[in-house]
Amino acid sequence: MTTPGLTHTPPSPPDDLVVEVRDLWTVFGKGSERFAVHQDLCFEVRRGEMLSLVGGSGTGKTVLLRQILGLTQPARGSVTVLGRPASEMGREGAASRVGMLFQHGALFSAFSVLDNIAFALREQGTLPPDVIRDAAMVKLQMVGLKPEHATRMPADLSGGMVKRVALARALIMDPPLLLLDEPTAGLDPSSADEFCALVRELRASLGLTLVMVTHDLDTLFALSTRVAVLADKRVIVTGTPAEVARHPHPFIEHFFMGERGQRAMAPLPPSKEA
Ligand SMILES: Nc1ncnc2c1ncn2[C@@H]1O[C@H](COP(=O)(O)OP(=O)(O)OP(=O)(O)O)[C@@H](O)[C@H]1O
Repeated sequence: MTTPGLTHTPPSPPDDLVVEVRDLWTVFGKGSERFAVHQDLCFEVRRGEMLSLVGGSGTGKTVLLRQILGLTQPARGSVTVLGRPASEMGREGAASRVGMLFQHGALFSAFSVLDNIAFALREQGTLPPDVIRDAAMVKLQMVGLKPEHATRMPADLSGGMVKRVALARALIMDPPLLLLDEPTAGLDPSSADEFCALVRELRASLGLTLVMVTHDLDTLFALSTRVAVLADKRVIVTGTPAEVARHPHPFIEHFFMGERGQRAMAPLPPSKEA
């Protein structure tokens, strides 16, 4: 019931929440060597968002992706993915809920392109080989590769093709959430632009939610609907790239206000929603 004269913003439905990180502590080391990477860190990601995590070296961005994948356990606090604790997903469950594009692709060098893409489906062991092959071929073409690339080995691929194969592999189980760790690292500017365009297309056609770690400002502006900044062991601010850039903090000033930041922000309107 609403009070006449008052306008209420309806709360987002709970299933809108894809990732919820609450009061997270991540601690490594033992005894006197113990150190906390995250302390009381909070953030959330809603369906359809493209959230970029930025922060200085060693602030725990990659560890945060591993927390969302359920590969690193919280010392305290919680990481919930699609309503369930990330640590309870298990390997198979994780692949069908969360796809991960690792830095540099991380393809299996002894496997062909098609076998790399099909890996998680084969591991699952429930589908016949021809169905797995067809599913992998669909993903191969979805990322802009041709059927004749299926038999190539990773060593024979360009950097851009490695990223595309890694993306197809991450999407083989049709996860609603995709994690990208430095997706354009090592690519030349034109390959990086093409890869960002592909990610945007796939996000629109598959309805993906994205969480990305990047140091690259062009990638950040091309792909983010929201940015979360990690500093001082927690998320210090979230918002559109333009909003975050105005937050007073030495890391942010260095990151956004340098020459590269100014160049990347120049053509943008004040905020950039999807
Ligand atoms: N398994 C581990 N055991 C011990 N320390 C770890 C482990 N994984 C990560 N760390 C430490 O946690 C900190 C954060 O690492 P992480 O790789 O997440 O940083 P990052 O923000 O991604 O940095 P970069 O931008 O340089 O890649 C680092 O000090 C790292 O050495």
